Amino acid sequence: MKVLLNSSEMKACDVSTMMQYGIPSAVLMERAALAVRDAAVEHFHPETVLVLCGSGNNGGDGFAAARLLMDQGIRADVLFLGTHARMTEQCQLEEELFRRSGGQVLPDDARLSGYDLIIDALFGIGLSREVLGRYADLINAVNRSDTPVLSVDMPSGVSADSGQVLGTAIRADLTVTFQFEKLGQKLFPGAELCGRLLTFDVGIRNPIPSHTGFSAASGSGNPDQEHSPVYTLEEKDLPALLPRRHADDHKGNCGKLLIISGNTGMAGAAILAARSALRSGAGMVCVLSHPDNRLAIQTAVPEALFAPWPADLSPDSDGRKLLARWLFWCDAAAAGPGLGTDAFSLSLLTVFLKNFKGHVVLDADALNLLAEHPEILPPERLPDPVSDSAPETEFCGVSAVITPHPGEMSRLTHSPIDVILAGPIRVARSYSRKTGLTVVLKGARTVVTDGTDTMLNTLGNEGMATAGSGDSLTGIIGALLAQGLAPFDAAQTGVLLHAMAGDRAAAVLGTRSMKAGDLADFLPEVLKDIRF
Ligand SMILES: NC(=O)C1=CN([C@@H]2O[C@H](COP(=O)(O)OP(=O)(O)OC[C@H]3O[C@@H](n4cnc5c(N)ncnc54)[C@H](OP(=O)(O)O)[C@@H]3O)[C@@H](O)[C@H]2O)[C@@H](O)CC1
Ligand SMILES: Nc1ncnc2c1ncn2[C@@H]1O[C@H](COP(=O)(O)OP(=O)(O)O)[C@@H](O)[C@H]1O
Ligand SMILES: [K+]
Repeated sequence: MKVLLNSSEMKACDVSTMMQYGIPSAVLMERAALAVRDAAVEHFHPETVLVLCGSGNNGGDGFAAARLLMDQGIRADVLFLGTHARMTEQCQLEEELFRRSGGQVLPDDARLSGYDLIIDALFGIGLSREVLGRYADLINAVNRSDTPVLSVDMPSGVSADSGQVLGTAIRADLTVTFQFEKLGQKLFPGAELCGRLLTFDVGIRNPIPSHTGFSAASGSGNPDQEHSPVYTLEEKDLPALLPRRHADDHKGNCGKLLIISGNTGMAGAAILAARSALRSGAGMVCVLSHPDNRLAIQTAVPEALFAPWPADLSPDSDGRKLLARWLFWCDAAAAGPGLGTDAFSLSLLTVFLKNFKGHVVLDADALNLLAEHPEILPPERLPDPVSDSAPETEFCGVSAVITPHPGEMSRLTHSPIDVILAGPIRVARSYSRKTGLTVVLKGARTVVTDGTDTMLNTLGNEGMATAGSGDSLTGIIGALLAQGLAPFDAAQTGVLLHAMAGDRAAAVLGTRSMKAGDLADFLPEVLKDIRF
């Protein structure tokens, strides 16, 4: 895993490097500028460069890079667009050094044409508001020009915290960043606007001693920021995350998963989930589905057991007893894909949530039902402070994983979808804290969080934007829960496995032609060589 910082975490790293280790800001800036110069020369071979500088330290990097390019015989002009009175000390110093080296600062209406490369050093991690007026005009003019663009730290206009465009933003061919990647470089649309991203070591020390506790280092005091930083999921992390398998294992101890899925006409969702669960190592899978689906499911997945869901779930009915037997049988359960949202689906989900004691993953219609009827999720199993008596239900809120896509998350939180897309990490964290659930907020970037620890998946591809991909993920996470992984671990491992299978599928089939069922077929490509 790799850490992804927001702007205040990055600033805390800068400050601690300067304060704790005594490394002057000018040294860090010189190293940053050297990285920019080297990347410019190596990737664009320019003879003439226009550097756009703002008044902050991002502009300081720009002035310094321009000076270093001139030292190599490259013509580097600077277009300064900012307020002299608000220039940082470091930026002023670098402007002075640039001028003393014979550099030319052009008027802010200078032409952009005639250069081999534009270096964008207007705003970096200090972007604090919407880009308007002459700044927006300049950014739009750069985007209209044919000249390649190298952005310093962030494409100007992209928020380092969210990847959102604040007004307008540079579309870069290459972005050079320093020490740690920023969230805004990985979240969309920022990820795309960065172009290629290169990270250089400039000597900034990381004050984060472990996986948790950044807030203590930054001392924000804001409960909304009291969490550890975000980490990426990486392919190399997979072996350590996977459940172990032993030579003397048998099907009964490798995880028994119950999949509650597939209303009439929705057998496909159950099939996709069951096939992915079996490919993820589950010892046994049983699909509890509408009786109409028996033939389809048993033909498509002969390895899975089939249980027709009972029509009558009233207390003491045979149907209730049958459901209770399957709930007793399984180690974990997955519910929701193709479940439907009719009255029967609601009562099935309600009885299931009330009576099941193991770990669950909830997806699709289970989440739509939950959004309409939040009361069906029993409260967390907390000891009663007064009587210390056992709670009424055994269901523990923290033992469930939910896997909403942004539309489902919008229904769950009653927030507009734009709000979810603009701040997926904040939304997922806050919902997780409120409910005690492990949240997997899916998308081109998937967030996995238990409210404290947060992982961002940057793997996978657009070929997975096809109906049924989510059902496959539900099966994978369910299988991992059944094999004994804790909810957060099952969620992060499942998301990683799913994305890696998607990348293997895309490599062979292409992103246009791959379909959800291919994800299960490519799971062995990911898993077969991993030693236990
Ligand atoms: N510290 C270090 O050790 C190192 C830091 N490094 C570099 O420093 C960068 C961070 O520098 P930073 O903190 O000075 O912020 P920065 O990105 O220049 O932006 C602030 C300026 O933008 C302005 N501004 C903001 N929004 C605006 C808007 N919408 N529209 C108009 N203006 C707007 C804002 O104006 P103000 O709010 O003051 O009016 C202020 O002038 C970082 O990304 C990296 O490149 C490297 O050298 C490595 C070592
Ligand atoms: N562009 C993309 N890049 C990476 N992963 C993607 C992309 N689009 C979709 N996915 C993944 O595919 C899955 C789609 O799930 P979902 O939206 O629930 O689909 P469905 O409901 O059709 O099964 C999620 O795991 C999501 O992260
Ligand atoms: K920039």
